[in-house]
Amino acid sequence: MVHHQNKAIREGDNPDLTAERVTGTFDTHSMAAQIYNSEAHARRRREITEIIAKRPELHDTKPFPFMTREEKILESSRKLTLITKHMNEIIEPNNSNEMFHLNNEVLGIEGHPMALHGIMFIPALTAQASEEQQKKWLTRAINREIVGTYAQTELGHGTNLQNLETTATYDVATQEFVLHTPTITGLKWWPGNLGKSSNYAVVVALMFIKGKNYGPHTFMVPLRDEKTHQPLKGITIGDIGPKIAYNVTDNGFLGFDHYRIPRTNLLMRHTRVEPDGTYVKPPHAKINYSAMVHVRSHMITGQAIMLSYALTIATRYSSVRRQGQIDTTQPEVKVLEYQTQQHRLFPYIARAYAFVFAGAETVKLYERVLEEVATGNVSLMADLHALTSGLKSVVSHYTAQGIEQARMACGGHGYSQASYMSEIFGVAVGGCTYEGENMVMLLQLARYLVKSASLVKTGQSSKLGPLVAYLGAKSDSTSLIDRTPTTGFAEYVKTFQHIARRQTLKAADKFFGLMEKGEKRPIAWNKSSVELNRASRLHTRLYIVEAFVRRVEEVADPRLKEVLTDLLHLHVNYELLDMSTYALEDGFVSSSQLDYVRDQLYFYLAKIRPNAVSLVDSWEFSDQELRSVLGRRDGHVYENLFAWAKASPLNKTDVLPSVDKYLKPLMESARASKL
Ligand SMILES: CCCCC/C=C\C/C=C\C/C=C\C/C=C\C/C=C\CCC(=O)SCCNC(=O)CCNC(=O)[C@H](O)C(C)(C)COP(=O)(O)OP(=O)(O)OC[C@H]1O[C@@H](n2cnc3c(N)ncnc32)[C@H](O)[C@@H]1OP(=O)(O)O
Ligand SMILES: Cc1cc2nc3c(=O)[nH]c(=O)nc-3n(C[C@H](O)[C@H](O)[C@H](O)COP(=O)(O)OP(=O)(O)OC[C@H]3O[C@@H](n4cnc5c(N)ncnc54)[C@H](O)[C@@H]3O)c2cc1C
Repeated sequence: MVHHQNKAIREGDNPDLTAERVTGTFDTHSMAAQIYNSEAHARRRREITEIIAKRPELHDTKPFPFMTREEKILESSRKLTLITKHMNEIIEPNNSNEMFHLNNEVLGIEGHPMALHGIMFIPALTAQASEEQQKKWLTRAINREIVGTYAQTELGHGTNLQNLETTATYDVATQEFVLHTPTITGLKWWPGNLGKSSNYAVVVALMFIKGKNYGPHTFMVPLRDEKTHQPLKGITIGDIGPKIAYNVTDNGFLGFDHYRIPRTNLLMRHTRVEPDGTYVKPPHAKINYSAMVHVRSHMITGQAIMLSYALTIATRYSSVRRQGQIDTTQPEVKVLEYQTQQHRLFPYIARAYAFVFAGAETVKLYERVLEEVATGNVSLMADLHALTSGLKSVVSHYTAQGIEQARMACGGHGYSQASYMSEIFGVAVGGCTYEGENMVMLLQLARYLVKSASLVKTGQSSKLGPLVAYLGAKSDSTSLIDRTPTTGFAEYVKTFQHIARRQTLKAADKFFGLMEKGEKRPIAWNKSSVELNRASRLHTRLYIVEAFVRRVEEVADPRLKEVLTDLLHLHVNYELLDMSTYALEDGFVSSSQLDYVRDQLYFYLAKIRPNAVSLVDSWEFSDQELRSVLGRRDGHVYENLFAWAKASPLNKTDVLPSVDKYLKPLMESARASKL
């Protein structure tokens, strides 16, 4: 077999797809090491995929779209039990990256009965439980002796945590907290795996001691009997019903009726309540929000992966789908030849790379903050909160848009569940809502930006943190894009900085101006909030560009560097065109400069074309993980679409009961009445 740079090539594949892979200019294993941020992790992903491929018991018994919700939950529980049993043969113990990949391969993205256990319950106990509490609960949780979730959101409140209605009232006499749900709107609503799977939850409730409200605090709460799994007395619990997607996860409701837990079930790593009710406050008021910050930090990578699922499916399919001619004397072309198709897909391929590079930086910062907080240093918490709030919002928004573009790029077959696009979209778009609704989280970043703007305006730019230092710098009078003989990324970065700085200072001016005119602070804030959120988006998009630049600068392999540089060119030109209103409105960029940017964009679409399939192959998703007939690695789409349709439950019989019962009599009576 010939050695190819693209490691996805196999004999017998659809020749149209192989032809794409042969034109790739770089080694896809090496690119995977960039994507997964380490050669070792990329290799381990492949090894795990190979192990799973050899174990049919870990494969889907039939395509997910053909299963009912109940069947999916049963099937997922079966596989979850198997991977728990064989975990140590497949992944390194307690390696969360490997576990994430194992779950995606075997269980898929629709969730599973222990999704929240890993994503939030264990992280909450790790960060917020005292050592003594960890000895009691964390080891059991890691061993999966108990199943837990994170129950914060209520029917009436998800965003505004200060107004949660669930109360935890301290009873000094018995040294217990009494959990209570006073109203319907105070029912916990949405927590994943609360409905049917979990027997414990980290519950967020307003803590009252001697009549004083101490705000939201986290408690370890038993929900179901460990042996019978029946709800404990005083607990009302169940599933909230089907959702747009993510239906293997049993999101649930939960009510408490004067339900008592020991004082020592308050998570006490940073906060304490003494037996006499004395409250010991934490070193940072929001320290108990750490499980949310954990997910926000990791979901950037999670979103990039889901975007890349859709792009892998659409790009491979566009290489085997032939429709129409560009030159009428030639045969029908692959739809990937159309510039419109390239323009639909390639900028999102670039964004997916940009997001995964930004995601790696975010996780690194998160891990640093976690270590520092453990030693009592909370100085970086605000920076991490601002960064993750912006990134989760911007990345989930563009991820959903990109998946929808990828679906439409697959024409009619993209609308079939055989493509798996609707599930990928449904799961990914949830990221715009969970872990903080996007507008709300952008406003959190805006608070940080406004404080930074105020430093600039009061001549204290030297106090700006590294993420916002550019706000204090002076702009050139106009952008130097296309005004220097060797326009490079520096000119683009300066232009993005100018745009983000101008919008931030302008939005802050509006806010401060309204207050100077006598508006109360929250009213002035609300009246400026659209402009403030624009600033947050521009700031975050600048950060993403900079993270991409930083990564490309680090890459040593010249072939990888070249293609990543092409992608970065595509990214900066596409982004600038997309936000050109901001660039044009103060004349920083002229229309002739934008023409240059447009030409560059078209140039890089064409330059990337031969590497398009290799760029998506580099994410190294197996067919099992993608679960898409259109996205198959071998490109044999049509025969498998036919096989998929034949396997549809509706095709088990030629005549459905609905026809026997209704359609036949209807037609018969119509015929009879005609006689
Ligand atoms: C390899 C490992 C793999 C791990 C896998 C991880 C992810 C996988 C990726 C993909 C997964 C795919 C699918 C997943 C599917 C399902 C989803 C799973 C989980 C979802 C779970 C949830 O949704 S849990 C509920 C989340 N809820 C929220 O996010 C609520 C949003 N609201 C808030 O956060 C807050 O209410 C608020 C921040 C809006 C306001 O808080 P409040 O207490 O009212 O604040 P104020 O009193 O107004 O003070 C604001 C003040 O506080 C600062 N601040 C706020 N938060 C923080 C923080 N976390 N850290 C530091 N500082 C914070 C804020 O900046 C303000 O400061 P200033 O006053 O100085 O401006
Ligand atoms: C798939 C999924 C999984 C979830 N898993 C969990 C879980 O495991 N545990 C858990 O506790 N929760 C979970 N949630 C709940 C989720 O975290 C909340 O739904 C989310 O935080 C949004 O809160 P909300 O529903 O109250 O929205 P709302 O706050 O009611 O939002 C409605 C609208 O009001 C706007 N709005 C609200 N407040 C403001 C404001 N201050 N300024 C400007 N606009 C505002 C929003 O932007 C939005 O447009 C999950 C949700 C989903 C969809």
